[in-house]
Amino acid sequence: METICPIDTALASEISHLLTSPSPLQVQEYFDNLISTRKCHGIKVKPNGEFGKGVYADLDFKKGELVFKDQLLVGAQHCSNKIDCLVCSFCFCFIGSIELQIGRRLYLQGLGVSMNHESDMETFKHISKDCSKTDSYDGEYDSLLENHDNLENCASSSSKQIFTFPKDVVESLMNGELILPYSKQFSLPPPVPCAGGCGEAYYCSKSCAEADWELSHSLLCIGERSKSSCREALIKFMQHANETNDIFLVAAKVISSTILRYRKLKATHLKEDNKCAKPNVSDHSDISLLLEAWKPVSMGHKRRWWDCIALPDDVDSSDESAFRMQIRELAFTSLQLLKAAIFDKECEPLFSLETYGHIIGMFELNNLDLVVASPVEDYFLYIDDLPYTEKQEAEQVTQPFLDALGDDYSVCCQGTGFFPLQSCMNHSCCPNAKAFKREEDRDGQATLIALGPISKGEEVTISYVDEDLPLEERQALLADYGFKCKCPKCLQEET
Ligand SMILES: C[S@@+](CC[C@H](N)C(=O)[O-])C[C@H]1O[C@@H](n2cnc3c(N)ncnc32)[C@H](O)[C@@H]1O
Repeated sequence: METICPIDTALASEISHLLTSPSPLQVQEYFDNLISTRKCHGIKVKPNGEFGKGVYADLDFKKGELVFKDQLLVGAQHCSNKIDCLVCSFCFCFIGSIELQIGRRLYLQGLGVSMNHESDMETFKHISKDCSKTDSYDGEYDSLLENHDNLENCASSSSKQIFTFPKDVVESLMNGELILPYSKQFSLPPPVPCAGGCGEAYYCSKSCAEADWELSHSLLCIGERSKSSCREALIKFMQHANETNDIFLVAAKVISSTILRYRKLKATHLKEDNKCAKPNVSDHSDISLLLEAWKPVSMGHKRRWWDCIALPDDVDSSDESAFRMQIRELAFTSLQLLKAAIFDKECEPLFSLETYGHIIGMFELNNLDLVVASPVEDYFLYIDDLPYTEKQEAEQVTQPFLDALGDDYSVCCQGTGFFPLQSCMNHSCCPNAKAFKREEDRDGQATLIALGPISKGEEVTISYVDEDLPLEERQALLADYGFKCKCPKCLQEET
């Protein structure tokens, strides 16, 4: 039987307000403002006429030119990827040093061996205690490894590799004693730990740390200074997400950032009321403030997660409804865990299953990958490109590390994010733009590049699927987004 979420029934009208699509005028105002504050002067967001809104060129673009860059509204690195790359939890640029990136990964790969063998876990604990005792290891990056309990749940392909590398060498890489040749040319910002004390989030700067704290992390931090109502509940929520689907972590960021925006708006309104000496200072229509706080999320195209998630290949169509019901139950369990950790009565509609399902569905439908290229890959390519003698000399030091990292040495930072402007872009199988990171794009922003000349007034489109696939395959993949493509290429191939 389907689980009933009591908030869905009790607050049906408020929830329906939240989930009603904004009017074309509201959309226009919101995006005009966003585009002007972000100085993305080359584009406009306006109704597409056929299928909601779309992005339009407001200038002429040449082939290869940057059309716009888009900052994340919220985003998160995939849990499994945290073993491979250490990045700023706010802007997602790589942090530390080439040595720390490599050393940390080798260290955690060692932990990965332990993950698969209960008895090895004890060995690891023993080793890790020993590490902090050694003379060579000054413990500078202890906290970067303290969260291994959480990382244990993050089974990545590379973390399962079984290999060993001398412990003291890994330590000296991590504590800065061992400097790799030419690594200074790939310097990275030193990691700034989260001020909440969680040992989970690291940043490239104090300003990124503060921005993340204000945006969502203060409620989702598991450290001593967390603003969540129950840190144990938060840890349970995160463990569940890591074991099931880390999309819940991004959904939690959406809810947390909305609550924090709501509290800020409310504080401003109370201050204004106090100035005017109005008697009913707390009588503001809270739903209107909540709607205001929710506005950035309201702009994203949404459907319920369990309605729009693509049926996996290994699920028979006769089991479709049972599968969708299971997904709904999974979301309900996750929501209950989150509610126990950060519930706010004034923002109750955010904790309805209907809202939670739509938030996750928004990520499903917009399919926006967060990708940042790895400086470790650049580093090894640079070594490979050195003149013969220098290369031979450098490789004596670097080759064992490259071998130990294996084929995955170039793994980039990967995650899921919601990009407000890119999420307005419609699909075409003959797109005129594409999300593409250039050499200089080293953080989590999305970068949209013109694939050919685009004239002012033309719609800017991307392809949601590999446009070189045969028609039937493209159409099948696009059906998961809930539409049938009628672009010129599809129409031509259909006839
Ligand atoms: C990422 S959103 C794009 C922006 C969307 N039009 C809006 O109003 O928010 C993706 C959704 O837009 C619609 N869409 C995008 N491209 C389309 C196309 N070529 N034909 C029909 N619908 C399309 C589909 O509903 C799809 O699920």
